Amino acid sequence: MAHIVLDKASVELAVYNSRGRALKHELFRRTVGGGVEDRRDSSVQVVKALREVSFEARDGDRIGLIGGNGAGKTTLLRVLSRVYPPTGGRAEIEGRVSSLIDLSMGMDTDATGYENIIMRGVMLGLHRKQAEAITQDVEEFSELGEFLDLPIRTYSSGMMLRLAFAVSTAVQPDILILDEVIGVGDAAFAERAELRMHNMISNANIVFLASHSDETIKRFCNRTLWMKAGTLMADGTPEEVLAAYHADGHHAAGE
Ligand SMILES: Nc1ncnc2c1ncn2[C@@H]1O[C@H](COP(=O)(O)OP(=O)(O)OP(=O)(O)O)[C@@H](O)[C@H]1O
Repeated sequence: MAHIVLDKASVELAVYNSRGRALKHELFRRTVGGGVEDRRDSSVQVVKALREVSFEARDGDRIGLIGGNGAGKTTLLRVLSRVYPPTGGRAEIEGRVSSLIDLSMGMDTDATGYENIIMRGVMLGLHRKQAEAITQDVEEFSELGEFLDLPIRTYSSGMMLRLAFAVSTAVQPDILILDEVIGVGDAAFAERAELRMHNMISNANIVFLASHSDETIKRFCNRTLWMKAGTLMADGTPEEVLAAYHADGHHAAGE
């Protein structure tokens, strides 16, 4: 069973010494959706990336997250992944969470592929023995062969992604967090990756998927949240929320 309650959850991020040029600052303030607060008395700015977001999620929810650039989607996914604790309000998350955003987070470039499998497995909440048990699956799925004995700094970016994806998807989570559909490597690997992801989506109790594509949201989700400037604007079926989002002047990707 999985259960999530966000009660007026807010996230404020401090940005230091970023007010270099007034014009640049003004430009960014106007173009991005996040609320950048100007504190003239110091070199610290505070970005209100999430503003009092409240909702509840239960088993069976397949939740699409929509919103423009800088709306707070990734920040919300990081709260749900327990990467960011809310700076205000409350976030209660029950269940094993796997996040496919920040895929290579926690990877050590000086450690070998095998060592990284164990470390990442432990980060995903496994005991060491359980982490060792996923090694064979990762070996088979990543097809990295003897490269797994080498430090991962010697890998190409495609090889890194194969390893990170194989490890992150080796454990079935209760709550699965995805950011767009990730392009992973060459066509043959991408096909296997998609199949593995679909299985994970079907077996997870709760899924969150941030996407700029209406088609993806309609295909995978039975509920949609719309974020704008850190605020939750709407929570409902994909059809109603996408309609409200487009009525607000946003165009579907590709239009
Ligand atoms: N590490 C950080 N430090 C400071 N500000 C940040 C950080 N991460 C995000 N922000 C700010 O928080 C706000 C929300 O960003 P977020 O990445 O959550 O948006 P998003 O909806 O995922 O956007 P996109 O669709 O472009 O990925 C933005 O104003 C962004 O500039």
